[in-house]
Amino acid sequence: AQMGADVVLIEGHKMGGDCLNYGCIPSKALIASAKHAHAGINNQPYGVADVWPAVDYAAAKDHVQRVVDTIAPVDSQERFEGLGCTVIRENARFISDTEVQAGDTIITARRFVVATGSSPLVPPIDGLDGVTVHTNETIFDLRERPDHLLVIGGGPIGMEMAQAHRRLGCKVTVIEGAKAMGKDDPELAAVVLDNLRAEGVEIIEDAKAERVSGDEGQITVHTSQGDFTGSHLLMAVGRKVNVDRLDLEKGRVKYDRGGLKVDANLRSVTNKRVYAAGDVAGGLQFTHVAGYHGGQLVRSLMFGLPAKARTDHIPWVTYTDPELAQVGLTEAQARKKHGAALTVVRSEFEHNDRANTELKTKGLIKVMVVKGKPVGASIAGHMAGELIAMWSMAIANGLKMTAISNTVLPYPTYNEINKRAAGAYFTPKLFESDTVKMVVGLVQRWLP
Ligand SMILES: Cc1cc2nc3c(=O)[nH]c(=O)nc-3n(C[C@H](O)[C@H](O)[C@H](O)COP(=O)(O)OP(=O)(O)OC[C@H]3O[C@@H](n4cnc5c(N)ncnc54)[C@H](O)[C@@H]3O)c2cc1C
Ligand SMILES: NC(=O)c1ccc[n+]([C@@H]2O[C@H](COP(=O)([O-])OP(=O)(O)OC[C@H]3O[C@@H](n4cnc5c(N)ncnc54)[C@H](O)[C@@H]3O)[C@@H](O)[C@H]2O)c1
Repeated sequence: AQMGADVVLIEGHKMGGDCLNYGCIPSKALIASAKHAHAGINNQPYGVADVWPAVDYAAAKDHVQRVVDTIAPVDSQERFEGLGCTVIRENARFISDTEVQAGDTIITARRFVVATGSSPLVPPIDGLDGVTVHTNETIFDLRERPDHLLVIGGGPIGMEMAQAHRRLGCKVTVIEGAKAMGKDDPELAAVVLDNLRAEGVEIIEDAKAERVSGDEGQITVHTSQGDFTGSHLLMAVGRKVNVDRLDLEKGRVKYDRGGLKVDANLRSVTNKRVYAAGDVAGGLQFTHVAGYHGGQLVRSLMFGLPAKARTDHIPWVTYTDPELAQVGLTEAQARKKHGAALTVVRSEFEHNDRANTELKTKGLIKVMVVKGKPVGASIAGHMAGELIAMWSMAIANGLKMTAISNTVLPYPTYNEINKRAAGAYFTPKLFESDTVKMVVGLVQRWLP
């Protein structure tokens, strides 16, 4: 709209979508409350008396709501109308391959962008209909603190909510059908899982939820590893894309359970007027991916430029404490793809001076390097989500390891962990090389 195009934005529910209302923002706000609750109980090593927190769970939820309300104007109808969009608050559905209907309005357009996101997947587990099942759409409204929260699913939603609730004073059991944080490097995931277990989160792996029984306040999840009983149940086993109400067949738009079928330019393979962005585009499901798709679509829709959506430079972070961050290839993926050409360099948080001052020494970075360029980085540790930015920039722009090692960083900062990893790449080349030693010997003979 700001570039002069006629734009109609159709939203059937809350402006701001999942991220603002049921996702990133409420979860990170609750994590912030939990961090404050936890902060005082490990004071002693710093020379300060421990303080056991008096948690007011409902007040923590008030904090969550205030944060959502603070950010909401940025995503509001008024703001988008101010930017020049026509905003219609109705559900949209295709009625032909050139028309969409929203309420009583029929919109004919040259281009359609489907950005309808995803919803919590609630699998048909026996007995679920007999109990209250929370998802990310209801858990942030819950005001009475669960005595014992059962979380089915050990992905990012499950683990973030598990730690937050534990720190807010709940007993928590995570029931994971395979491996918790299974999409990340297992060595780094272990750093996080060890800490969660040390804080008292019970994590049961290889325990698929097969059946649910019981009543309100006394819910049992039956798994191959035994039965687990708690007071509340949170389902966090993945997402399903929002395509049901779109009548995509009428728009001649092909899709499946993963999302719309699009080419590398995010364009529908069956209707060239239709594009997809965000969770419904069938790839990684993160807000920054949705934003990146939006940027790519501006290029192709406004300027007719090819705008392939890359995936090799997309980072993600799980906001547990410590955080777990990834960009590009994991070690296993890089080994499979690059074989002997791969070098993996590592650097531990315990060698970082700032981490020592703050007693945040549990953590590790691994960088996967091919021909002098990083192709992936994995970090588990304090502020991993901030530290991954340097590697995201390097991979997005094809920078070499020298770009990191040449950068002068303020001392003492956590970012020096990144620089130390880059240094580890050059160490054998500089300090363990007979050629370097020979050249230095020759130069020293000639130097005055
Ligand atoms: C608990 C949780 C925590 C998360 N934390 C993070 C995080 O920390 N960082 C991160 O990057 N990602 C996070 N995510 C993922 C992130 O929320 C999503 O990837 C992101 O919201 C996707 O954006 P989107 O625009 O594709 O979809 P959405 O944000 O879901 O927006 C889609 C919109 O389309 C509307 N809609 C759907 N169908 C129709 C229709 N037929 N007509 C009109 N409107 C329709 C919906 O009402 C919705 O408002 C989290 C998700 C959850 C559930
Ligand atoms: N920090 C972040 O960026 C962030 C935070 C939360 C969510 N998200 C986004 O939301 C998406 C969905 O998150 P999620 O955690 O719901 O899904 P997920 O797919 O990442 O993890 C779900 C987990 O549930 C397990 N599972 C499935 N069925 C099961 C069963 N019957 N019993 C026990 N375990 C079972 C799976 O093995 C898997 O480990 C993420 O992939 C991510 O894209 C991002």
